Amino acid sequence: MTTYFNYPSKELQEELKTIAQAIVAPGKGILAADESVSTMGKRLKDIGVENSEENRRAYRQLLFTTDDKLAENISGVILFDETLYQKADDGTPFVQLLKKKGIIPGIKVDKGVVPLFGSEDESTTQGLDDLAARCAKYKKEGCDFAKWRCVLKIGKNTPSYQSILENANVLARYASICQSERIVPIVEPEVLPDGDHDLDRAQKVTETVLAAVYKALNDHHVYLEGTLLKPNMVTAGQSAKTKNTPEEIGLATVQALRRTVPAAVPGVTFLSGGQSEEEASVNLSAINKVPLVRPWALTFSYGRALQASVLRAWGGKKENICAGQNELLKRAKANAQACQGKYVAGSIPSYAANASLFVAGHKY
Ligand SMILES: O=P(O)(O)OC[C@H]1O[C@](O)(COP(=O)(O)O)[C@@H](O)[C@@H]1O
Repeated sequence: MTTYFNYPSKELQEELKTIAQAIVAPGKGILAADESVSTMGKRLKDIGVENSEENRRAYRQLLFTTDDKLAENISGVILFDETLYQKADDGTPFVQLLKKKGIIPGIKVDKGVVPLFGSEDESTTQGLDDLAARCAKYKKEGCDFAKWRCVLKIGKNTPSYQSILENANVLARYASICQSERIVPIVEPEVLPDGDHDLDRAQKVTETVLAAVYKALNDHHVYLEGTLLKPNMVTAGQSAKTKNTPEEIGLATVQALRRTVPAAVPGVTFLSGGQSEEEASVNLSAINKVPLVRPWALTFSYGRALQASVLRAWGGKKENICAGQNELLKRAKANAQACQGKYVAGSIPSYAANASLFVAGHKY
């Protein structure tokens, strides 16, 4: 076995590291607005709005024309391919709107999950074939980071060795291709919250998955300082008998990360995974209060937990645009406090703060 390889050039290392560090600057996190057309359709259906290209554009315009103070708490926005090319009413491309605020545009580059033949309903994620060309194009369009999501399920026999190995490897290939095109990869191995397993089982599975992911990233010579991790928080299954406290969730999550994520990684940007807006803020704050050394920034990259109140307050009506934007500002602020361990439960009430956002199977 040869261990020879070339490090990326000093310039490339510097560029990737600078982008990654800017995304996880203190008190900042990511707005995940990269819902695919079908996922967005489900969100719009919930509020009685038709899933047309114009309605998707109108909704994203609401998000991206929110007051400039959004940038105090949101460092980056993940876009979907369609959104990247859309414009505001006055013709300004969305990418420019974000950049003007000082928010870094990012892009979802995976092409969705597909079944792993012979497995117990497990999956891998596709999209590698033309990835280098797409990354080069996205970089030119102004995107500095990307996201790729893999999904792992907890069951009696899962996640299997096959799925752990396959998903770790595809994430590593994705990360390596992104870096070759000057894009910071956000590596997202999501262990789903479906099931009745307890916190210990969720912790052990998360540790096993993350250990495999970092072995694969190492095998593929990925420059860790120029990456970010987007994992699940460690929580018991949605239908578990015992409900854990935020402190227990915080400890299990930080322990899992400390055992598996190298200190060279600048930041961890959690997904919300169907937690309510309030739970996602309270748990993130608890994570940042765990009295153990945490060498990485621990912040958010939430989709549902930043947008549930926005969608409901807006309801597809022009006269409610401002109300929707205010909800976004509130949740962004709550999570900015949470990523510094300073969010006080219930202190920033919002429209749908406690609504469950869990979708069984999260299949999209
Ligand atoms: O299956 P899709 O359409 O890629 O969407 C998955 C969603 O999950 C996320 O990775 C995390 O979102 P949540 O915070 O809602 O769990 C989002 O970035 C993304 O929109």
